[in-house]
Amino acid sequence: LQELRSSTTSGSSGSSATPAQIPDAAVSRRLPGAIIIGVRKGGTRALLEMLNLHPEVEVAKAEIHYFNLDENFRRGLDWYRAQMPLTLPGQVTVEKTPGYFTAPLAPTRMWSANPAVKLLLIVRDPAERLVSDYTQVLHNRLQQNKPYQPLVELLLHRGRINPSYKALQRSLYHHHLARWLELFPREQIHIVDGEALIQDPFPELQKAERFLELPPRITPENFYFNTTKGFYCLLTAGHDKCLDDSKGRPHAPLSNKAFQKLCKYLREPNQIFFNMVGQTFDWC
Ligand SMILES: Nc1ncnc2c1ncn2[C@@H]1O[C@H](COP(=O)(O)OS(=O)(=O)O)[C@@H](OP(=O)(O)O)[C@H]1O
Repeated sequence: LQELRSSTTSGSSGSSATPAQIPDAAVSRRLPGAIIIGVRKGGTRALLEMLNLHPEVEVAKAEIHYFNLDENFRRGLDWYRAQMPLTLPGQVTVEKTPGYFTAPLAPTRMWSANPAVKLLLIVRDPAERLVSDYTQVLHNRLQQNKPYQPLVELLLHRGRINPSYKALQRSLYHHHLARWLELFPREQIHIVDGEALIQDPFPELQKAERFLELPPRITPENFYFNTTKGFYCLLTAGHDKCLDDSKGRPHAPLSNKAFQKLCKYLREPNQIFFNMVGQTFDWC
């Protein structure tokens, strides 16, 4: 509590309350008002950390995997709430678990827990996302000394795109979004452009603030381009923070020919997704 009180009062929120003025009862763990549901490798960590710059946002640092993993879901809503950070009334709790987007039961479970929860979906060129997804799996397998197959062997079968490759299925955004839209109205799902967030985070954060009905507190001064990292990093109260090395890894190789086949395969699914969200993206 002391930690929350001091962080709340020393933060940039402009709050004039002193630790002694915050009653114990006001500080508690609350269910998320907003959840970043995906996409895996879309920039979910960057979005969460950037939203956390806002003084009225508190985030769950770890991925909670409540709505997608049965063993966690069985633990119940009180367990889920207990994973959340301490907040004051008026603050918004945000968690991110990219696995929610593609989990068949996640939309119904989330709707039952809180039908008013705001959803954030950060998307990225699904072909690039697939390569990033493969690169992450490859990295994990190498670390565990497990065998691995080159990407092209998983992606192509007799020279054609293999539709059962899991990382490809995760890139069929329209397919997964359709399940969310069966329950949640379109206005309750905010789409963040992952490529735009990389190029220039501030405008995407402004849009997210508006969606979350938060006063504008994040500023361009909260970001600076780190040439060593090759990405924007965060600046707040004199602290400088870049995402760790698992973000922005060099991608595993894939021939241009195979990549173009993937792009061609994704053209139609992408168009369906654009129609669904009423927005187009400059994807391959
Ligand atoms: N500012 C900043 N710094 C570092 N990385 C950034 C940033 N903004 C977006 N990204 C992109 O985030 C990609 C990882 O996405 P996720 O955090 O969603 O990955 S994960 O699903 O949680 O593993 C990661 O993808 P890869 O480049 O493929 O590793 C990054 O491109």
